Amino acid sequence: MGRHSIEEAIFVQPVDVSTFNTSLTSDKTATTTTLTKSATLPISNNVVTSMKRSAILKKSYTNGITTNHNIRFSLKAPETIITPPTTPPSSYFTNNKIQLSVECLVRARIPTSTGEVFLHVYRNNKDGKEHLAAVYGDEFRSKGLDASRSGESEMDRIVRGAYTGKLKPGQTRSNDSNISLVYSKQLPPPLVRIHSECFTGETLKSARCDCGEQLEEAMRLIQAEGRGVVIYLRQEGRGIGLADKLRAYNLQDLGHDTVTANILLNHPPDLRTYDIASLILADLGLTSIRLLTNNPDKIEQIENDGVKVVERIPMVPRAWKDKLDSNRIGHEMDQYLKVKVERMRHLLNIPESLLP
Ligand SMILES: Nc1nc2c(ncn2[C@@H]2O[C@H](COP(=O)(O)OP(=O)(O)OP(=O)(O)O)[C@@H](O)[C@H]2O)c(=O)[nH]1
Repeated sequence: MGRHSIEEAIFVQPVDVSTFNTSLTSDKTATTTTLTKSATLPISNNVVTSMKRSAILKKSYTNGITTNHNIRFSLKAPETIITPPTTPPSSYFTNNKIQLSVECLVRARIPTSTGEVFLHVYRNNKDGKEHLAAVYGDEFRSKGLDASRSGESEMDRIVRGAYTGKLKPGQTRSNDSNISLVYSKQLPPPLVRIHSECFTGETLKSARCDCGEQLEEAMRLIQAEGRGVVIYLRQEGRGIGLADKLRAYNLQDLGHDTVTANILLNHPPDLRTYDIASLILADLGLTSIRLLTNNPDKIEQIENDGVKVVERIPMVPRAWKDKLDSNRIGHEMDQYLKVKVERMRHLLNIPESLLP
């Protein structure tokens, strides 16, 4: 099947997500943490129709990822605004019912320039990717990792990181009997960053986006508080993958903005979901958090999953904190950030000098 046209994508209506019931389940003995989403009736005809349309759209997005890209785009003038379709929730594509689960495989101590963290690797039953949690402080532990498993040895527990304190050469016991899962009620909800992978921004230090500095700033702020978590989701390119993100960059070099470039590649502007992040938070015992973000979609999605966001801490780009250097006008990152505010609802004040 070929791609659907951009025009077809534009007419897809938003689906009514208010009909979803969501519940997070995790207990001390289970090694996996699950999230069940189910649609409840009645669903209006309109919603059903839009679900069908969304299913078609989803199919076309999937094709966009897997089919070859020897496709001729009929490029519209760069200044043409194309209305973004709404990202359909993933649960619509599995007979309205999925039970997503995550499992922490291992944790290990990593000394970094912003302090020591325990890096946790998670697997899940949705996408086969290794999503990560960098945990600062001793307070947050993976319930699944700590739970005892039948037939395991002390060394099994040590090797997967189910020990307390720090490892020392020659250590042979995991000291698991001392593991305390008590969450101190005195302390405020911790700082959390839910970050999406960006190879270009984080590793190459690309100036097309602010992803690299956001990750660094989040780690700095959490380290300064001494406790908190960075969840690192493998959702490169807002979920479209690195290859298509680079195709989008080529379209952006022709004058299209980041939203239109995605649509021209037959993707929604943002394909990401945060249900895996919600489950990782639950596994770490975090039900209430202070979230570092400008993205309202992120907050809405995890709150729908049952995570309480008691405070949003904005991530103001370094270059936008002070009066803008006039040399920066027209800078690629400024344009990228401006479009996120104007077309993706990001909660940031655009500097006056960048306004028309
Ligand atoms: N498709 C696409 N993805 C991009 C582009 N620039 C950065 N990204 C990806 O966008 C993701 C980061 O999204 P952002 O919108 O910067 O930030 P956010 O996570 O939505 O919001 P914040 O919490 O406020 O940082 C990463 O996965 C990047 O790889 C681009 O031009 N096109």
